[in-house]
This record gives sequence, C-alpha cells and structure tokens, in this order.
Amino acid sequence: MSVPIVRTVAALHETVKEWRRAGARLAVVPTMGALHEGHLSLVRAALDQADRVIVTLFVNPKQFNSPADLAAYPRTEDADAEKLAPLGAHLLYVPDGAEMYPDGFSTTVSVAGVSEGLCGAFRPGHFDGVATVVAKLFLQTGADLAFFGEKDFQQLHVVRRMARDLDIPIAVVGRPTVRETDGLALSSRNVRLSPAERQAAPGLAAALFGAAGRLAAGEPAEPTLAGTRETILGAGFREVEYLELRSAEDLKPLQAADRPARLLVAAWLGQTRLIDNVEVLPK
Ligand SMILES: Nc1ncnc2c1ncn2[C@@H]1O[C@H](COP(=O)(O)OP(=O)(O)OP(=O)(O)O)[C@@H](O)[C@H]1O
Ligand SMILES: CC(C)(CO)[C@@H](O)C(=O)[O-]
Ligand code: BAL
Repeated sequence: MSVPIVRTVAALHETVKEWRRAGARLAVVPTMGALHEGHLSLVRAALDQADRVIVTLFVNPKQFNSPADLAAYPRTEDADAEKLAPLGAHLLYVPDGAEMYPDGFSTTVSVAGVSEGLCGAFRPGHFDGVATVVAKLFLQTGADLAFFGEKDFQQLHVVRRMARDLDIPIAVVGRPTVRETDGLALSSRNVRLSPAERQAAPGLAAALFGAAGRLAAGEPAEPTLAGTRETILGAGFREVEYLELRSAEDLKPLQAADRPARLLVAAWLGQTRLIDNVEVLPK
C-alpha cells in the first residue's frame, strides 16, 4: 500500500470534499519532511483521533532566516512516503513554492507576544513564516484537528494563538517529544552532526533534565540556569543562545518554578543549532 500524494490545493479540496460528504473527522500533521519517529508519533496520534489523516510536506522558505539553512534542509519525499504508507496515513499533501505562494502573494500572519523572545529573538521573521504557512495549511485542509510536537514548544504556542485569534475551527493537539535512547530529541537536523558531535549532543537534554529537577525542588532560576549554561558548554556546545524558565501555560518568563513551567534551550553544536525543552513540575 502506498500513500496517495496530491500537489495542488484543487486536488486537496476534491479529496477533502469527498471525505466531508461521508462525515469523516479530519486531522492534519504539518511537516517539512525528512520524517523520523517524532513525526510518525504525531501521525499515529492523529490516526487514533480522526477518520482521515493528511500529512503535509512543505519546506517553507518563509520561515528560514538563513539561506544556508534552507539549502541544507534534507529533502527525502520518496522515503517519507514509504514511512507513511504502513501507518495508514490517508493523504500526503506536497505543494510546491508556486502553489503555496503564487505570484503576488502578499499576506503575512504575525502573532505578537508569544512569537517574541526565545527562538523568535534569534530567528527574526521565523514565526511569521510559520504562522503564515500553518494558517494556510489549516484553511486549505479544513481539518478538525492538528498535531504538533512539543519539541517545538514555542511554535505550538504560536500556532494555538493564531488559530484562536483567527477563529479557525481546529483543535491544536500538542504531543510529547520523542527522544533517542540517550535522551537526544529527534530532529531532522540531527543528521548534520558529525560522529563526535552526535556523541556530545545528549549532554543538552541531560543538562535540562538535571536543572528541571532542581527547579522543581524549589531552587531559584537565576543561579540554576547559570550553572546549567556552564554544564552545556562543558558538554561540548560552543554557544547557548538562550536557556529560560517560562510558564507552561502562556510562555511568560518565571523567576522560580512556582507553577507548571517549561525550561527551554537553543544551543549550537559546531554548525548545528539544536533546540529542546522539558517540563518543570513544582513539587
Ligand atoms: N522529536 C520530536 N518529537 C515529537 N515531535 C517532533 C519531534 N521533532 C519534530 N517534531 C514535530 O514534527 C512536526 C514537524 O517538524 P519538522 O518537520 O520541522 O521536524 P524537525 O525534526 O523538528 O525538523 P527540525 O528539527 O530540522 O526543525 C512539528 O510539529 C515538530 O514539533
Ligand atoms: C509546522 C511547520 C511544518 C510549518 O512549516 C514547521 O515549522 C515544522 O515542521 O515544525
Ligand atoms: N521544526 C521547526 C521548523 C524549523 O526549524 O524551521
């Protein structure tokens, strides 16, 4: 069994119309391809909760603030389709740039507040690109449910806020980060790590989990985060872009984990930028 592929909005609408006529509940799983177990966990969760699941594959140029990062992004459509077929995903939607952004395209969706700080501070324009393309994917598919990974925790909040603000009738479901057995969060960009970097990479998650335990036990944020930065650098990372404790509910900064919180990090290992985050639950 293979997964049917559509490449145009018109063809997508035709299939969706048929499914709607049959009363199906639809889910969408937006991706940029190079699928791994993290993506597949979203597809499985979507299949559990919906009758029809659309996976989208679009490497969205508007969210890349570095041309080199866009050029290096892995593109593996055939292998992606092969991974989806045995799961039973119902449709793979693969628009090209001209389909998504035809000549004259002029609209940007910008979500204030939650897009600012963290990755938003270091990737200018990134979340405008994400919010714009995800709004289009929500409207193009007309799905009832959408599945996103908590690995991109700020993105999950941006997308939720955008759907709420624009009255798009879709439930945004966040799913836990899938990790390698050594703790490294699965990411399409992990393939860029050299063997030595791959060995050092789990140091990021280890430092986060250690800090989360201390913060949950009541340690104040500032000294704990300063020590954790040193631990990450000591593990071989060359730069910590940010390491911040934020409210899990609205992503506002916190001085201590006195309510459900999230510890979020972005750090460079050689030429690769890794992000991760963990839950901090006060005891
Ligand atoms: N390890 C993971 N666990 C759960 N969900 C994940 C994981 N990695 C990515 N996702 C989710 O998959 C969806 C598509 O993400 P994307 O295609 O950008 O993959 P990615 O691995 O995050 O790529 P990159 O790390 O290069 O940005 C997003 O909702 C993202 O949060
Ligand atoms: C949500 C998304 C598919 C939008 O391009 C992308 O940001 C991603 O893969 O996380
Ligand atoms: N996983 C979020 C997509 C990006 O890094 O551009």
